[in-house]
Amino acid sequence: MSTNGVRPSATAHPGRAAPQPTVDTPRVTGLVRELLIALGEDPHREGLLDTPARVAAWWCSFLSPDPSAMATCFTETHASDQLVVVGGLNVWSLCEHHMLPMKLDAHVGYLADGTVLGLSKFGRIAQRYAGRLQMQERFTRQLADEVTTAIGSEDVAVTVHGVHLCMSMRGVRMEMARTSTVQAGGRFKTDPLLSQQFLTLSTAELRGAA
Ligand SMILES: Nc1nc2c(ncn2[C@@H]2O[C@H](COP(=O)(O)OP(=O)(O)OP(=O)(O)O)[C@@H](O)[C@H]2O)c(=O)[nH]1
Ligand SMILES: [Zn+2]
Repeated sequence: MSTNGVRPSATAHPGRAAPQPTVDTPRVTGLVRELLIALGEDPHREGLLDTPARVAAWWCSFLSPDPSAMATCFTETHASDQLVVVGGLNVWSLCEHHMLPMKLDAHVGYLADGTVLGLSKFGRIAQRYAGRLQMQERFTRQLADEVTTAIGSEDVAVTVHGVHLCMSMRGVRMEMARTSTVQAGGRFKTDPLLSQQFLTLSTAELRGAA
């Protein structure tokens, strides 16, 4: 591939994204200790001694946005009206209703027309929006919005297949329940052939991963 230039996107962190909360690690540690007590546990027993600090450290890493998640774009004159689909973007997020994990498998498609986005950046953007209390629909939209901003074009589509533990390990207890969301913009909304190509490639990628 001939790369004619590199330009970090000036809008790598669009204003639409809610600011990430700062984690008060000592406070979280104390609250987890309190939670253990409220659950009838003894936080001083050997197996639980370091648990509050471990849980707080996990929250800290989960909620900390990756500062290197710059949406680096390249000018690529050979990519003209080319459909690019990046799939297998698997991330763990937390359902904001139950604070239980949801596993999200995202696929992003866009029409490269003179500008391409660094492949790893799709995963980094997905990781950043997954690392917070989320809803699948919002995650899907945020991923699509940020790619749209990064490449400077509305021709972006995102599908996300989600498995929600709040639906399998509790509640309705449906282990096989899967949720799929699609966000389509620009020509993906108006061109049925393009839309179909995107969905076919997303599905092919899914089959390949199986
Ligand atoms: N739309 C949407 N709903 C979600 C998502 N994650 C969890 N939920 C739903 O959020 C809803 C919360 O419903 P509530 O009735 O307030 O909570 P609940 O009594 O625990 O509900 P049940 O899960 O049915 O036991 C549930 O239906 C969940 O399935 C998500 O990403 N998107
Ligand atoms: Zn939930």
